Amino acid sequence: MVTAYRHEPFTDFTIEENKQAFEAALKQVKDELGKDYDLVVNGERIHTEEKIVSTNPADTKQVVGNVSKANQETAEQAIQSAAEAFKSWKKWDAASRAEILFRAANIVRKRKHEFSAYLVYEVGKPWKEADADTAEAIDFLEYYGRQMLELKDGKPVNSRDGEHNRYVYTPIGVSVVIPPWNLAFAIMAGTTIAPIVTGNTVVMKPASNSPVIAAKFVEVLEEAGLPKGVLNFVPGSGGEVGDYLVDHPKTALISFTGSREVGTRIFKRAAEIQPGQQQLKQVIAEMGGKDTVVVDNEANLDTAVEAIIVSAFGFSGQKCSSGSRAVVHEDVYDEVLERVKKRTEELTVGNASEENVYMGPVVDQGAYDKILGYIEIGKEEGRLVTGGKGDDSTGYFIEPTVFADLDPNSRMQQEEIFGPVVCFTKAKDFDEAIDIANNTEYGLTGAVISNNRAHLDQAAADFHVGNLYFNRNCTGAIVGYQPFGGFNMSGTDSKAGGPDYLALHMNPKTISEKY
Ligand SMILES: NC(=O)c1ccc[n+]([C@@H]2O[C@H](COP(=O)([O-])OP(=O)(O)OC[C@H]3O[C@@H](n4cnc5c(N)ncnc54)[C@H](O)[C@@H]3O)[C@@H](O)[C@H]2O)c1
Ligand SMILES: N[C@@H](CCC=O)C(=O)O
Repeated sequence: MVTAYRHEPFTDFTIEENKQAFEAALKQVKDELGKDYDLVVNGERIHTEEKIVSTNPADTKQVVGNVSKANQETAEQAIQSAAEAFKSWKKWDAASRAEILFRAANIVRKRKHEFSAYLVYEVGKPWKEADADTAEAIDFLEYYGRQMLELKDGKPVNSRDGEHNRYVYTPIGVSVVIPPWNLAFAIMAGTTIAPIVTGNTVVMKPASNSPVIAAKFVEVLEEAGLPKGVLNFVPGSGGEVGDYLVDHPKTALISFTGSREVGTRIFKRAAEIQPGQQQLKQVIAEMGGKDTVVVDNEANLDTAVEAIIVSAFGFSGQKCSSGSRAVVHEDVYDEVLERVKKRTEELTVGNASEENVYMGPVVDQGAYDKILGYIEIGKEEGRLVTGGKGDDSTGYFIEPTVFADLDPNSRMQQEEIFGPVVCFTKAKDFDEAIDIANNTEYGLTGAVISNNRAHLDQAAADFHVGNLYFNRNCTGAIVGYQPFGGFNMSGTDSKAGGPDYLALHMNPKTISEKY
Protein backbone atom coordinates (compact mmCIF):
# COMPACT_ATOMS: atom_id res chain seq x y z
CA MET A 1 0.00 0.00 0.00
CA VAL A 2 1.52 3.33 -0.98
CA THR A 3 0.98 6.44 1.10
CA ALA A 4 -1.24 9.24 -0.20
CA TYR A 5 0.49 11.65 -2.59
CA ARG A 6 1.72 14.93 -1.15
CA HIS A 7 3.95 17.33 -3.03
CA GLU A 8 7.60 17.57 -2.07
CA PRO A 9 8.18 20.51 0.30
CA PHE A 10 10.49 23.31 -0.82
CA THR A 11 13.71 23.93 1.04
CA ASP A 12 13.74 26.85 3.46
CA PHE A 13 17.10 28.48 2.85
CA THR A 14 16.70 30.86 5.78
CA ILE A 15 17.51 27.82 7.95
CA GLU A 16 21.28 27.81 8.34
CA GLU A 17 21.55 24.02 8.13
CA ASN A 18 19.75 23.98 4.76
CA LYS A 19 21.88 26.79 3.46
CA GLN A 20 25.06 24.99 4.42
CA ALA A 21 23.85 21.73 2.89
CA PHE A 22 23.13 23.51 -0.38
CA GLU A 23 26.53 25.22 -0.37
CA ALA A 24 28.17 21.85 0.21
CA ALA A 25 26.26 20.39 -2.76
CA LEU A 26 27.31 23.32 -4.95
CA LYS A 27 30.92 22.70 -4.00
CA GLN A 28 30.69 18.96 -4.56
CA VAL A 29 29.10 19.41 -7.98
CA LYS A 30 31.56 22.16 -8.93
CA ASP A 31 34.38 19.67 -8.33
CA GLU A 32 32.63 17.18 -10.65
CA LEU A 33 31.98 19.58 -13.53
CA GLY A 34 33.45 18.91 -16.96
CA LYS A 35 32.88 15.14 -17.03
CA ASP A 36 31.98 13.19 -20.16
CA TYR A 37 28.49 11.72 -20.64
CA ASP A 38 27.65 9.09 -23.25
CA LEU A 39 24.60 8.14 -25.26
CA VAL A 40 22.70 5.20 -23.80
CA VAL A 41 21.23 2.75 -26.29
CA ASN A 42 19.95 -0.62 -25.16
CA GLY A 43 21.79 -0.12 -21.88
CA GLU A 44 25.14 0.33 -23.65
CA ARG A 45 27.19 3.52 -23.38
CA ILE A 46 28.11 4.98 -26.79
CA HIS A 47 30.95 7.47 -26.80
CA THR A 48 31.15 9.85 -29.77
CA GLU A 49 33.92 12.24 -30.77
CA GLU A 50 31.46 15.00 -31.54
CA LYS A 51 30.14 16.58 -28.33
CA ILE A 52 27.52 18.93 -27.01
CA VAL A 53 29.53 21.10 -24.63
CA SER A 54 27.22 22.23 -21.85
CA THR A 55 28.42 25.45 -20.21
CA ASN A 56 27.28 27.59 -17.29
CA PRO A 57 25.29 30.57 -18.64
CA ALA A 58 26.44 32.64 -15.65
CA ASP A 59 30.10 31.93 -16.39
CA THR A 60 30.49 30.76 -19.94
CA LYS A 61 34.06 29.51 -19.44
CA GLN A 62 32.83 26.91 -16.98
CA VAL A 63 32.11 23.59 -18.72
CA VAL A 64 29.36 21.61 -16.98
CA GLY A 65 29.80 18.49 -19.09
CA ASN A 66 30.83 17.13 -22.47
CA VAL A 67 27.98 15.08 -23.83
CA SER A 68 28.27 12.62 -26.70
CA LYS A 69 26.15 13.62 -29.65
CA ALA A 70 23.85 11.25 -31.52
CA ASN A 71 23.48 11.20 -35.28
CA GLN A 72 20.86 9.50 -37.44
CA GLU A 73 22.65 6.16 -37.20
CA THR A 74 22.60 6.14 -33.39
CA ALA A 75 19.04 7.51 -33.41
CA GLU A 76 18.05 4.52 -35.55
CA GLN A 77 19.74 2.14 -33.09
CA ALA A 78 17.84 3.83 -30.26
CA ILE A 79 14.48 3.36 -32.00
CA GLN A 80 15.24 -0.31 -32.74
CA SER A 81 16.31 -0.83 -29.12
CA ALA A 82 13.10 0.75 -27.84
CA ALA A 83 11.01 -1.33 -30.27
CA GLU A 84 12.67 -4.54 -29.09
CA ALA A 85 12.38 -3.67 -25.39
CA PHE A 86 8.69 -2.83 -25.85
CA LYS A 87 7.92 -6.51 -26.46
CA SER A 88 8.75 -7.41 -22.87
CA TRP A 89 8.27 -4.09 -21.03
CA LYS A 90 4.62 -3.82 -22.07
CA LYS A 91 4.00 -7.10 -20.25
CA TRP A 92 5.44 -5.96 -16.94
CA ASP A 93 2.72 -5.52 -14.40
CA ALA A 94 1.86 -1.91 -13.70
CA ALA A 95 2.70 -2.11 -10.00
CA SER A 96 6.27 -3.20 -10.77
CA ARG A 97 6.67 -0.35 -13.23
CA ALA A 98 5.35 2.09 -10.62
CA GLU A 99 7.80 0.67 -8.06
CA ILE A 100 10.68 1.81 -10.25
CA LEU A 101 9.34 5.35 -10.14
CA PHE A 102 9.00 5.26 -6.36
CA ARG A 103 12.57 3.99 -6.02
CA ALA A 104 13.79 6.72 -8.38
CA ALA A 105 11.95 9.35 -6.32
CA ASN A 106 13.79 8.16 -3.23
CA ILE A 107 17.16 8.27 -4.96
CA VAL A 108 16.55 11.86 -6.11
CA ARG A 109 15.18 12.93 -2.73
CA LYS A 110 18.26 11.67 -0.90
CA ARG A 111 20.52 13.62 -3.28
CA LYS A 112 18.15 16.53 -3.79
CA HIS A 113 20.63 19.40 -3.42
CA GLU A 114 23.10 17.67 -5.71
CA PHE A 115 20.56 17.66 -8.57
CA SER A 116 19.57 21.25 -7.81
CA ALA A 117 23.23 22.25 -7.88
CA TYR A 118 23.51 20.81 -11.39
CA LEU A 119 20.57 23.02 -12.39
CA VAL A 120 22.30 26.06 -10.90
CA TYR A 121 25.38 25.43 -13.04
CA GLU A 122 23.79 24.08 -16.19
CA VAL A 123 20.89 26.52 -16.74
CA GLY A 124 21.68 29.32 -14.27
CA LYS A 125 18.81 28.68 -11.83
CA PRO A 126 18.82 30.62 -8.58
CA TRP A 127 18.70 28.33 -5.54
CA LYS A 128 14.95 28.52 -4.96
CA GLU A 129 14.12 27.92 -8.63
CA ALA A 130 16.50 24.98 -8.78
CA ASP A 131 15.05 23.52 -5.59
CA ALA A 132 11.51 23.85 -7.00
CA ASP A 133 12.55 22.19 -10.26
CA THR A 134 14.01 19.20 -8.40
CA ALA A 135 10.97 19.01 -6.10
CA GLU A 136 8.72 18.91 -9.16
CA ALA A 137 10.74 16.06 -10.68
CA ILE A 138 10.24 14.10 -7.44
CA ASP A 139 6.53 14.97 -7.54
CA PHE A 140 6.14 13.61 -11.07
CA LEU A 141 7.75 10.32 -10.00
CA GLU A 142 5.54 9.97 -6.95
CA TYR A 143 2.36 11.17 -8.63
CA TYR A 144 2.57 9.21 -11.88
CA GLY A 145 3.52 6.06 -9.95
CA ARG A 146 0.31 6.39 -7.95
CA GLN A 147 -1.75 7.33 -10.99
CA MET A 148 -0.62 4.15 -12.71
CA LEU A 149 -1.76 2.11 -9.73
CA GLU A 150 -5.18 3.73 -10.09
CA LEU A 151 -5.39 3.01 -13.81
CA LYS A 152 -3.86 -0.46 -13.88
CA ASP A 153 -7.18 -2.33 -13.87
CA GLY A 154 -8.86 0.07 -16.29
CA LYS A 155 -12.19 1.80 -15.68
CA PRO A 156 -15.55 0.20 -14.89
CA VAL A 157 -18.05 -0.34 -17.72
CA ASN A 158 -21.43 -2.06 -17.66
CA SER A 159 -21.91 -5.79 -18.14
CA ARG A 160 -25.14 -7.66 -18.92
CA ASP A 161 -26.47 -11.13 -18.15
CA GLY A 162 -24.20 -13.61 -19.93
CA GLU A 163 -21.74 -10.91 -21.01
CA HIS A 164 -18.70 -9.59 -19.16
CA ASN A 165 -17.22 -6.30 -20.39
CA ARG A 166 -13.88 -4.79 -19.50
CA TYR A 167 -12.22 -1.48 -20.35
CA VAL A 168 -8.46 -1.52 -19.87
CA TYR A 169 -5.49 0.64 -20.86
CA THR A 170 -2.74 -0.73 -23.09
CA PRO A 171 0.62 0.83 -23.96
CA ILE A 172 1.12 2.39 -27.38
CA GLY A 173 4.73 1.63 -28.31
CA VAL A 174 7.94 3.53 -28.98
CA SER A 175 7.71 7.04 -27.56
CA VAL A 176 9.94 9.91 -28.57
CA VAL A 177 10.39 12.41 -25.76
CA ILE A 178 11.67 15.90 -26.56
CA PRO A 179 11.82 18.20 -23.53
CA PRO A 180 12.89 21.87 -23.18
CA TRP A 181 15.81 23.21 -21.14
CA ASN A 182 13.90 25.56 -18.82
CA LEU A 183 12.27 23.14 -16.36
CA ALA A 184 15.36 21.13 -17.16
CA PHE A 185 14.78 18.43 -14.55
CA ALA A 186 11.04 18.43 -13.90
CA ILE A 187 9.68 18.45 -17.46
CA MET A 188 12.43 16.20 -18.78
CA ALA A 189 11.73 13.70 -15.99
CA GLY A 190 7.94 13.97 -16.11
CA THR A 191 7.66 13.54 -19.85
CA THR A 192 10.10 10.60 -19.78
CA ILE A 193 8.52 8.60 -16.98
CA ALA A 194 4.90 9.03 -18.08
CA PRO A 195 5.34 6.85 -21.17
CA ILE A 196 7.58 4.46 -19.23
CA VAL A 197 5.21 3.82 -16.34
CA THR A 198 2.36 3.25 -18.79
CA GLY A 199 4.33 0.44 -20.45
CA ASN A 200 5.86 2.22 -23.41
CA THR A 201 9.54 2.46 -24.23
CA VAL A 202 11.33 5.74 -24.78
CA VAL A 203 13.89 7.46 -26.93
CA MET A 204 14.71 10.71 -25.16
CA LYS A 205 16.45 13.59 -26.91
CA PRO A 206 17.22 16.23 -24.27
CA ALA A 207 17.53 19.94 -25.00
CA SER A 208 21.06 20.92 -25.99
CA ASN A 209 21.29 23.48 -23.15
CA SER A 210 20.59 20.88 -20.47
CA PRO A 211 21.87 17.42 -21.46
CA VAL A 212 23.86 16.83 -18.25
CA ILE A 213 20.91 16.88 -15.86
CA ALA A 214 19.15 14.53 -18.29
CA ALA A 215 22.13 12.15 -18.30
CA LYS A 216 22.07 12.18 -14.49
CA PHE A 217 18.38 11.24 -14.52
CA VAL A 218 19.03 8.33 -16.88
CA GLU A 219 21.54 7.06 -14.29
CA VAL A 220 18.89 7.38 -11.56
CA LEU A 221 16.38 5.27 -13.49
CA GLU A 222 19.02 2.63 -14.18
CA GLU A 223 19.86 2.54 -10.46
CA ALA A 224 16.14 2.20 -9.69
CA GLY A 225 16.02 -0.95 -11.81
CA LEU A 226 14.77 0.13 -15.22
CA PRO A 227 15.62 -2.68 -17.67
CA LYS A 228 17.92 -1.90 -20.58
CA GLY A 229 16.33 -0.63 -23.77
CA VAL A 230 13.31 0.87 -22.01
CA LEU A 231 14.94 4.30 -21.96
CA ASN A 232 17.37 5.25 -24.69
CA PHE A 233 19.24 8.53 -24.42
CA VAL A 234 20.25 10.37 -27.58
CA PRO A 235 21.31 14.00 -27.13
CA GLY A 236 21.64 15.65 -30.51
CA SER A 237 20.61 18.38 -32.86
CA GLY A 238 16.88 19.11 -33.07
CA GLY A 239 17.01 19.44 -36.83
CA GLU A 240 18.97 16.24 -37.48
CA VAL A 241 18.10 13.80 -34.69
CA GLY A 242 14.77 15.37 -33.69
CA ASP A 243 13.30 15.25 -37.17
CA TYR A 244 14.60 11.71 -37.69
CA LEU A 245 12.96 10.43 -34.51
CA VAL A 246 9.69 12.25 -35.20
CA ASP A 247 9.50 10.92 -38.76
CA HIS A 248 10.43 7.35 -37.90
CA PRO A 249 7.70 4.84 -38.88
CA LYS A 250 8.15 2.95 -35.59
CA THR A 251 7.51 6.07 -33.51
CA ALA A 252 4.04 5.69 -32.01
CA LEU A 253 3.91 8.61 -29.57
CA ILE A 254 5.72 11.94 -29.47
CA SER A 255 5.81 13.94 -26.27
CA PHE A 256 7.19 17.39 -26.99
CA THR A 257 7.50 20.44 -24.77
CA GLY A 258 9.04 23.59 -26.20
CA SER A 259 8.44 26.45 -28.56
CA ARG A 260 5.42 26.99 -30.79
CA GLU A 261 7.71 26.95 -33.81
CA VAL A 262 9.14 23.49 -33.14
CA GLY A 263 5.91 22.09 -31.69
CA THR A 264 3.85 22.93 -34.75
CA ARG A 265 6.59 21.55 -36.99
CA ILE A 266 6.47 18.26 -35.09
CA PHE A 267 2.66 18.21 -35.15
CA LYS A 268 2.69 18.55 -38.94
CA ARG A 269 5.48 16.04 -39.56
CA ALA A 270 3.86 13.48 -37.28
CA ALA A 271 0.72 13.57 -39.42
CA GLU A 272 2.71 12.49 -42.50
CA ILE A 273 2.40 8.72 -42.91
CA GLN A 274 5.79 7.09 -43.57
CA PRO A 275 6.37 3.89 -45.57
CA GLY A 276 6.02 0.93 -43.21
CA GLN A 277 4.17 2.93 -40.56
CA GLN A 278 1.41 0.90 -38.89
CA GLN A 279 -0.30 3.34 -36.58
CA LEU A 280 -1.20 7.00 -36.42
CA LYS A 281 1.27 8.85 -34.27
CA GLN A 282 -0.13 10.38 -31.12
CA VAL A 283 1.28 13.79 -30.30
CA ILE A 284 1.44 15.64 -27.03
CA ALA A 285 2.75 19.14 -27.77
CA GLU A 286 3.01 21.65 -24.96
CA MET A 287 4.23 24.98 -26.31
CA GLY A 288 4.74 28.64 -25.53
CA GLY A 289 2.77 31.29 -23.72
CA LYS A 290 2.09 35.01 -23.59
CA ASP A 291 0.66 35.13 -20.14
CA THR A 292 -1.15 38.01 -18.46
CA VAL A 293 -1.60 39.29 -14.94
CA VAL A 294 -4.84 41.31 -14.82
CA VAL A 295 -5.18 43.87 -12.03
CA ASP A 296 -8.67 45.10 -11.18
CA ASN A 297 -9.41 48.46 -9.52
CA GLU A 298 -10.82 46.61 -6.51
CA ALA A 299 -7.64 44.75 -5.63
CA ASN A 300 -5.00 44.40 -2.97
CA LEU A 301 -2.17 46.26 -4.65
CA ASP A 302 0.55 44.61 -2.54
CA THR A 303 -0.68 41.28 -3.93
CA ALA A 304 -0.81 42.74 -7.43
CA VAL A 305 2.75 44.07 -7.34
CA GLU A 306 4.15 40.82 -5.95
CA ALA A 307 2.19 38.76 -8.50
CA ILE A 308 3.56 40.84 -11.37
CA ILE A 309 7.15 40.67 -10.09
CA VAL A 310 7.16 36.92 -9.39
CA SER A 311 5.35 36.08 -12.64
CA ALA A 312 7.60 38.25 -14.79
CA PHE A 313 11.02 37.77 -13.27
CA GLY A 314 11.09 34.29 -11.67
CA PHE A 315 13.88 32.38 -13.46
CA SER A 316 14.47 35.52 -15.54
CA GLY A 317 11.08 35.19 -17.23
CA GLN A 318 12.12 31.92 -18.85
CA LYS A 319 8.96 29.95 -18.07
CA CYS A 320 6.16 29.25 -20.50
CA SER A 321 3.94 30.46 -17.65
CA SER A 322 5.81 33.76 -17.15
CA GLY A 323 3.57 36.80 -16.82
CA SER A 324 5.08 38.97 -19.51
CA ARG A 325 1.94 41.14 -19.75
CA ALA A 326 0.37 43.24 -16.99
CA VAL A 327 -3.08 44.55 -17.87
CA VAL A 328 -4.11 47.06 -15.23
CA HIS A 329 -7.35 48.97 -14.60
CA GLU A 330 -6.85 52.68 -15.33
CA ASP A 331 -7.83 53.68 -11.77
CA VAL A 332 -4.78 51.93 -10.31
CA TYR A 333 -2.47 51.83 -13.35
CA ASP A 334 -0.05 54.59 -12.33
CA GLU A 335 0.26 53.38 -8.76
CA VAL A 336 0.83 49.73 -9.71
CA LEU A 337 3.37 50.72 -12.37
CA GLU A 338 5.30 52.94 -9.96
CA ARG A 339 5.38 50.24 -7.28
CA VAL A 340 6.45 47.55 -9.76
CA LYS A 341 9.24 49.86 -10.94
CA LYS A 342 10.45 50.30 -7.36
CA ARG A 343 10.36 46.55 -6.59
CA THR A 344 12.07 45.73 -9.89
CA GLU A 345 14.94 48.06 -9.06
CA GLU A 346 15.43 46.23 -5.76
CA LEU A 347 15.87 42.82 -7.41
CA THR A 348 19.35 41.30 -7.39
CA VAL A 349 20.88 39.91 -10.58
CA GLY A 350 23.99 37.76 -10.54
CA ASN A 351 25.65 34.37 -10.68
CA ALA A 352 22.98 31.92 -9.56
CA SER A 353 25.42 29.92 -7.46
CA GLU A 354 25.49 32.78 -4.96
CA GLU A 355 22.84 32.86 -2.27
CA ASN A 356 20.00 35.39 -2.45
CA VAL A 357 20.38 36.13 -6.14
CA TYR A 358 16.83 36.76 -7.38
CA MET A 359 17.66 36.52 -11.06
CA GLY A 360 20.47 34.61 -12.72
CA PRO A 361 21.45 34.81 -16.38
CA VAL A 362 19.39 33.94 -19.43
CA VAL A 363 20.27 30.61 -20.93
CA ASP A 364 22.53 31.31 -23.91
CA GLN A 365 23.81 33.85 -26.41
CA GLY A 366 20.84 33.27 -28.72
CA ALA A 367 18.38 34.04 -25.91
CA TYR A 368 20.43 37.04 -24.79
CA ASP A 369 20.48 38.54 -28.30
CA LYS A 370 16.79 37.82 -28.88
CA ILE A 371 15.68 39.42 -25.60
CA LEU A 372 17.82 42.52 -26.15
CA GLY A 373 16.32 42.71 -29.65
CA TYR A 374 12.85 42.77 -28.11
CA ILE A 375 13.95 45.45 -25.66
CA GLU A 376 14.84 47.65 -28.64
CA ILE A 377 11.40 46.96 -30.13
CA GLY A 378 9.87 47.83 -26.75
CA LYS A 379 11.59 51.22 -26.80
CA GLU A 380 9.86 51.97 -30.09
CA GLU A 381 6.47 50.52 -29.17
CA GLY A 382 6.21 51.69 -25.57
CA ARG A 383 7.94 53.55 -22.75
CA LEU A 384 10.94 52.03 -20.99
CA VAL A 385 10.28 52.40 -17.26
CA THR A 386 13.28 50.59 -15.84
CA GLY A 387 15.99 48.11 -16.83
CA GLY A 388 16.79 47.41 -20.45
CA LYS A 389 20.53 46.77 -20.27
CA GLY A 390 22.49 43.57 -20.72
CA ASP A 391 26.01 42.39 -19.99
CA ASP A 392 27.44 39.30 -21.65
CA SER A 393 31.08 39.77 -20.67
CA THR A 394 31.10 36.72 -18.36
CA GLY A 395 27.57 35.33 -18.63
CA TYR A 396 24.26 36.31 -20.20
CA PHE A 397 22.84 38.86 -17.77
CA ILE A 398 19.89 41.11 -18.54
CA GLU A 399 18.31 43.59 -16.13
CA PRO A 400 14.69 43.00 -15.15
CA THR A 401 12.88 45.32 -17.50
CA VAL A 402 9.51 47.09 -17.38
CA PHE A 403 7.77 48.78 -20.29
CA ALA A 404 4.59 50.87 -20.01
CA ASP A 405 1.78 52.00 -22.27
CA LEU A 406 1.85 49.19 -24.82
CA ASP A 407 -0.85 48.73 -27.41
CA PRO A 408 -2.42 45.26 -26.87
CA ASN A 409 -1.62 44.44 -30.51
CA SER A 410 2.01 45.50 -30.34
CA ARG A 411 4.69 42.87 -30.94
CA MET A 412 5.78 43.22 -27.31
CA GLN A 413 2.27 42.24 -26.18
CA GLN A 414 1.82 39.47 -28.74
CA GLU A 415 5.12 37.59 -29.11
CA GLU A 416 6.75 35.33 -26.55
CA ILE A 417 9.93 37.07 -25.39
CA PHE A 418 11.02 34.42 -22.87
CA GLY A 419 13.12 36.80 -20.83
CA PRO A 420 12.88 39.23 -17.89
CA VAL A 421 10.60 41.74 -19.56
CA VAL A 422 7.09 42.77 -18.52
CA CYS A 423 4.88 45.12 -20.52
CA PHE A 424 2.02 47.16 -19.09
CA THR A 425 -1.24 47.95 -20.88
CA LYS A 426 -4.00 50.11 -19.42
CA ALA A 427 -7.64 48.90 -19.45
CA LYS A 428 -10.65 51.19 -19.01
CA ASP A 429 -12.65 48.54 -17.14
CA PHE A 430 -12.62 44.85 -16.20
CA ASP A 431 -14.39 43.71 -19.39
CA GLU A 432 -11.72 45.36 -21.48
CA ALA A 433 -8.98 43.89 -19.28
CA ILE A 434 -10.23 40.35 -19.97
CA ASP A 435 -10.56 41.10 -23.70
CA ILE A 436 -6.97 42.29 -23.79
CA ALA A 437 -5.81 39.29 -21.78
CA ASN A 438 -7.48 36.96 -24.28
CA ASN A 439 -6.07 38.84 -27.24
CA THR A 440 -3.11 36.55 -27.97
CA GLU A 441 -2.77 33.38 -29.99
CA TYR A 442 -1.68 31.56 -26.83
CA GLY A 443 -3.75 30.45 -23.85
CA LEU A 444 -1.48 28.99 -21.21
CA THR A 445 -1.66 30.80 -17.86
CA GLY A 446 -3.17 33.94 -16.44
CA ALA A 447 -3.77 35.63 -13.12
CA VAL A 448 -6.47 37.98 -11.90
CA ILE A 449 -5.91 40.20 -8.90
CA SER A 450 -9.30 41.33 -7.64
CA ASN A 451 -11.48 41.45 -4.55
CA ASN A 452 -14.63 41.57 -6.64
CA ARG A 453 -16.28 38.12 -6.60
CA ALA A 454 -18.38 38.81 -9.69
CA HIS A 455 -15.24 39.73 -11.61
CA LEU A 456 -13.47 36.54 -10.48
CA ASP A 457 -16.49 34.52 -11.63
CA GLN A 458 -16.47 36.35 -14.93
CA ALA A 459 -12.75 35.57 -15.37
CA ALA A 460 -13.35 31.91 -14.50
CA ALA A 461 -15.80 31.72 -17.39
CA ASP A 462 -14.16 34.03 -19.93
CA PHE A 463 -10.39 34.18 -19.38
CA HIS A 464 -9.39 31.51 -21.89
CA VAL A 465 -6.27 29.90 -20.43
CA GLY A 466 -5.43 26.39 -19.28
CA ASN A 467 -4.16 27.54 -15.86
CA LEU A 468 -5.96 30.46 -14.24
CA TYR A 469 -4.90 31.83 -10.87
CA PHE A 470 -6.70 34.30 -8.61
CA ASN A 471 -4.88 36.68 -6.27
CA ARG A 472 -1.43 35.18 -6.85
CA ASN A 473 1.22 34.83 -9.54
CA CYS A 474 0.61 32.84 -12.72
CA THR A 475 3.69 30.58 -12.41
CA GLY A 476 4.59 27.59 -10.24
CA ALA A 477 1.92 24.94 -10.82
CA ILE A 478 2.30 22.01 -8.43
CA VAL A 479 2.00 18.42 -9.64
CA GLY A 480 -1.26 16.84 -8.49
CA TYR A 481 -2.61 20.20 -7.31
CA GLN A 482 -2.61 22.42 -10.41
CA PRO A 483 -2.41 20.16 -13.49
CA PHE A 484 -0.62 22.11 -16.19
CA GLY A 485 -1.25 22.74 -19.89
CA GLY A 486 -2.52 25.37 -22.26
CA PHE A 487 -5.22 26.21 -24.78
CA ASN A 488 -4.95 27.66 -28.29
CA MET A 489 -1.42 27.70 -29.70
CA SER A 490 -0.03 26.87 -26.26
CA GLY A 491 -0.58 23.23 -27.06
CA THR A 492 -2.62 20.10 -26.72
CA ASP A 493 -3.56 20.85 -23.08
CA SER A 494 -2.29 17.51 -21.83
CA LYS A 495 -2.38 18.72 -18.20
CA ALA A 496 0.92 17.38 -16.97
CA GLY A 497 0.70 16.38 -13.33
CA GLY A 498 -3.03 15.80 -13.61
CA PRO A 499 -5.36 12.82 -13.42
CA ASP A 500 -5.89 12.57 -17.19
CA TYR A 501 -2.24 12.76 -18.23
CA LEU A 502 -1.21 9.11 -18.17
CA ALA A 503 -4.22 8.05 -20.22
CA LEU A 504 -2.77 10.08 -23.12
CA HIS A 505 0.06 7.56 -23.24
CA MET A 506 -2.19 4.51 -23.62
CA ASN A 507 -4.84 3.10 -25.88
CA PRO A 508 -8.03 2.11 -24.09
CA LYS A 509 -9.14 -1.40 -25.09
CA THR A 510 -12.60 -2.92 -24.74
CA ILE A 511 -12.81 -6.67 -24.08
CA SER A 512 -16.25 -8.29 -24.18
CA GLU A 513 -16.82 -11.96 -23.31
CA LYS A 514 -20.01 -14.03 -23.72
CA TYR A 515 -20.57 -16.92 -21.37
N1 LIG B 1 3.68 24.57 -22.32
C1 LIG B 1 4.60 24.05 -21.53
O1 LIG B 1 4.33 23.22 -20.67
C2 LIG B 1 6.02 24.50 -21.67
C3 LIG B 1 6.94 24.18 -20.67
C4 LIG B 1 8.25 24.60 -20.82
C5 LIG B 1 8.65 25.35 -21.91
N2 LIG B 1 7.73 25.65 -22.86
C6 LIG B 1 8.13 26.45 -24.02
O2 LIG B 1 9.40 26.00 -24.49
C7 LIG B 1 10.09 27.06 -25.10
C8 LIG B 1 11.49 27.14 -24.53
O3 LIG B 1 12.14 25.91 -24.62
P1 LIG B 1 13.18 25.58 -25.75
O4 LIG B 1 13.97 26.79 -26.09
O5 LIG B 1 13.92 24.37 -25.28
O6 LIG B 1 12.23 25.22 -26.97
P2 LIG B 1 12.63 24.63 -28.40
O7 LIG B 1 11.36 24.44 -29.13
O8 LIG B 1 13.69 25.42 -29.02
O9 LIG B 1 13.26 23.21 -28.07
C9 LIG B 1 12.53 22.21 -27.38
C10 LIG B 1 13.12 20.86 -27.73
O10 LIG B 1 12.90 20.61 -29.11
C11 LIG B 1 14.10 20.19 -29.71
N3 LIG B 1 14.04 20.47 -31.13
C12 LIG B 1 14.45 21.57 -31.80
N4 LIG B 1 14.20 21.44 -33.12
C13 LIG B 1 13.61 20.23 -33.29
C14 LIG B 1 13.11 19.52 -34.40
N5 LIG B 1 13.15 20.01 -35.64
N6 LIG B 1 12.57 18.30 -34.20
C15 LIG B 1 12.49 17.79 -32.96
N7 LIG B 1 12.95 18.40 -31.87
C16 LIG B 1 13.51 19.61 -32.02
C17 LIG B 1 15.16 20.93 -28.91
O11 LIG B 1 16.43 20.34 -29.09
C18 LIG B 1 14.63 20.78 -27.52
O12 LIG B 1 14.93 19.51 -27.00
C19 LIG B 1 9.27 28.31 -24.83
O13 LIG B 1 8.50 28.60 -25.95
C20 LIG B 1 8.38 27.88 -23.67
O14 LIG B 1 7.20 28.62 -23.57
C21 LIG B 1 6.44 25.23 -22.77
N1 LIG C 1 4.67 24.41 -14.96
C1 LIG C 1 5.47 25.59 -14.83
C2 LIG C 1 5.91 26.19 -16.12
C3 LIG C 1 6.48 25.26 -17.13
C4 LIG C 1 6.99 26.03 -18.28
O1 LIG C 1 8.00 26.61 -18.30
C5 LIG C 1 4.73 26.66 -14.05
O2 LIG C 1 3.59 26.45 -13.68
O3 LIG C 1 5.30 27.72 -13.82
